Amino acid sequence: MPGATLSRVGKSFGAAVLFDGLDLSVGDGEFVVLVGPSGCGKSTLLRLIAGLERPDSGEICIGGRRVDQLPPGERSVAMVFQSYALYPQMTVAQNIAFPLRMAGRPRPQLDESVTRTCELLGLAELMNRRPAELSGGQRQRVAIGRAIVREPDLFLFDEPLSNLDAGLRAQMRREFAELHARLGTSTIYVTHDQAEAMALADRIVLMRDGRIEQEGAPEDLYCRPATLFAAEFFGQPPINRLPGRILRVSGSETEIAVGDCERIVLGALGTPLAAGSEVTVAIRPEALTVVPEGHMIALAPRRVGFVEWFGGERHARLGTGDAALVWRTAGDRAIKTGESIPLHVAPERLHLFDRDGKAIPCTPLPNL
Ligand SMILES: Nc1ncnc2c1ncn2[C@@H]1O[C@H](COP(=O)(O)OP(=O)(O)OP(=O)(O)O)[C@@H](O)[C@H]1O
Repeated sequence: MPGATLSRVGKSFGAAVLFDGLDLSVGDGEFVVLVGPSGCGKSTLLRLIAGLERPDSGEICIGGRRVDQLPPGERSVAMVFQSYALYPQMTVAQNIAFPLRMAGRPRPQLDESVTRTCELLGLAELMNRRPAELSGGQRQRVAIGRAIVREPDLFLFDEPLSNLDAGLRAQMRREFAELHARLGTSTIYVTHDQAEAMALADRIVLMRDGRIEQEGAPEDLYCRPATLFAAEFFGQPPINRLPGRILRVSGSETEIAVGDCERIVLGALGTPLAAGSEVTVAIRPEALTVVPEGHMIALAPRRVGFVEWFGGERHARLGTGDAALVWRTAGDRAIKTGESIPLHVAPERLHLFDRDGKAIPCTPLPNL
């Protein structure tokens, strides 16, 4: 039985259409992360599922049951907000017990569920404290506790870690992953942090302007972006993009001029493009290498502009203007500002996009 399905959901605010027939499904036990730029509709989608907004059209099912006409309390969903929304006058135990009290659970069963939840989240020692006496991470755990104690069919998390500092975020991210592995509850998790999305998701749904731009396993979106938007959304430092123009298409060979610097030859393109067509050539910073292994495309040497060192890795910016590239390499590799470096890229790690930003499948040359 699927965790949740949205079918042809429509939602407008006044004259502004946000969703126009949106489809989304979450498998049983699946951890789906919704990502996308500010304003693309992530929070509204969660609010529609939770019942805090009504769709104009379409159907929403949770655990196989149609819920879009039901009030929030009857949907078997639990939502955790960025702001935690804890009751300041209540203790940790009372905050976590609150949804069960509202549901009229008998006292012994309620106490047992609260104790079990506090133990699961490492809150057993803090059960009698009030929110003001807790750290940010502990408060977040109480908010999560209040969601899981209800044993819902679906968890909805709206940027739950964005109020935490970087170290705590990383720790809570691991806790989320462990909790999901233990509970196995279907989850939709909203974030605008691409690294958080890639670390947590079984499946990422990348949204743009109320539509799904691309969805799939994190590796699919990172390694096989369907659009330039998806390619640029994931990865830090971001993917390099260079302006290209198709020079020649003959049989199984395609020659492309990249900026003013280089000409590269690839195999046949999956989408036919005429000579003269403009394309974008995109290369992840870690796909660049100095030493060619096997058959690689050689790029024109570029001078190193500046170098940043992060301990385990080094990021160097080479070349200027349209030809600039960021190269991500090992932290122990010495790179001098001003030196000229010839870089290479494997043809299968080079991405091509047409003028509309749609990926153009391309094959390496047949003789490589
Ligand atoms: N109650 C409302 N009335 C009018 N417009 C709204 C309302 N709620 C959301 N919107 C609009 O719908 C669009 C999507 O908003 P939403 O909050 O879902 O985006 P988001 O992707 O969650 O953004 P963020 O990452 O900034 O939280 C925005 O243009 C927003 O202004």
